[in-house]
Amino acid sequence: MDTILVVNAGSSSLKFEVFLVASSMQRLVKGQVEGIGTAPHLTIKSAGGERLTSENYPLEAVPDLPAAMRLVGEWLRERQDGRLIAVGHRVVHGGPNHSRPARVNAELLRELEQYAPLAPLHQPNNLAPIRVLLERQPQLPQIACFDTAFHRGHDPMTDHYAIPAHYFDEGIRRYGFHGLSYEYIAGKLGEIAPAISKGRIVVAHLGSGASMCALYRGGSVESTLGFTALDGLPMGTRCGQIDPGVLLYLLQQHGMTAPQLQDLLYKESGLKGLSGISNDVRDLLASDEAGARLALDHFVHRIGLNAGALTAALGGLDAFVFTAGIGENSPAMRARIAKKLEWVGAFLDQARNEAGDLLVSSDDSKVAIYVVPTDEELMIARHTLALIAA
Ligand SMILES: Nc1ncnc2c1ncn2[C@@H]1O[C@H](COP(=O)(O)OP(=O)(O)O)[C@@H](O)[C@H]1O
Ligand SMILES: CC(=O)OP(=O)(O)O
Ligand SMILES: [Mg+2]
Repeated sequence: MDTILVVNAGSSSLKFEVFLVASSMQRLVKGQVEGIGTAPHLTIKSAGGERLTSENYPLEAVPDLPAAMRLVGEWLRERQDGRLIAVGHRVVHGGPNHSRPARVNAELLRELEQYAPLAPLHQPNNLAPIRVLLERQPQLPQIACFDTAFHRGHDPMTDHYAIPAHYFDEGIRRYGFHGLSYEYIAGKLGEIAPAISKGRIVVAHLGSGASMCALYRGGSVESTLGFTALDGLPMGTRCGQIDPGVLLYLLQQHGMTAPQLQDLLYKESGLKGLSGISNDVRDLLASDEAGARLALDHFVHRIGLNAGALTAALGGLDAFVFTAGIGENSPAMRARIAKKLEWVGAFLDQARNEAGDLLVSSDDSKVAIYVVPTDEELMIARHTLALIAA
């Protein structure tokens, strides 16, 4: 029985899943280490949702991601049957050269380390478990699956910033992220609605990181994220699109340092900064404070603006898709966002939306609206198997 381990290492958590390689990919367990460096907690569930482990650890036992990776490794060796044939990792930034997943060796790891400043919240954490495994089990194939890869087919013109062109050659360009999610959705739409899936689609990936992608014929042609995962929509704690003049002002007039600015833009902005309450949409929906209202109104407004821009990039719209934490779970947010799409002929059916159906648009809507749960981990498992089989 061959298995594949999928690792998605975030800022304070390490999520992992084990897949059985059979005629189709079958999920066996799903777990995470949360509170790394603060209050470590390991939970593991079976594919059916049965809790296999839920354990607290002293801070010293799991101070960082490499320690979390070792903890997961120990549990899997003791409790998980099967022969691990490969590990697939989500790596947020693949830079300009990777349009598909790649097997990691020391050289690739060095290349990917260069992109850490372009994704300071993600890249160092994505790479830490890879480094640990490369040292301990160099013969075990590790596949890096990039969040940027799916967007590499863009017309290069669209990925320029309007600064002297030599900066583009240096790598200062719009990369786009959440590509594993968009690739999964594009494939899923091919099953759900084959005809529509070849058309003009905007996908809204609304989680703690949030972005939107314009799909045409199943490929990405535009997206809202750019050089880093700060651009586009406001997010849980990230600012989204901002006039660069604001940054110059803060540097020059407030005497901010680069690390202070980085902290402000990545950790103190977005819904958290606007509301002064929380980065979690659930908290904001439950609050009647003015800050909560401002944050949600602004979030919905910016999604509407960006939906318009992406619709323009596509020359029209055949379908709109909600996905990720907010998009999959909040009928209230879907309803508010869908209001901003009525001008293009997209109308929600209230009952379908409340029920969280797959198709949530009304029968007379010109644009189909779907809720499609994303599955970045399954996408990574598929890529990993494909690459080691090749
Ligand atoms: N029922 C819900 N209603 C509104 N928002 C929700 C709900 N469930 C989850 N969320 C939002 O989803 C976000 C997490 O989304 P997720 O896709 O899991 O993000 P990530 O993988 O980037 O951590 C949370 O910050 C929360 O705001
Ligand atoms: C790229 C990105 O924003 O990822 P996440 O949503 O996981 O933070
Ligand atoms: Mg995510």
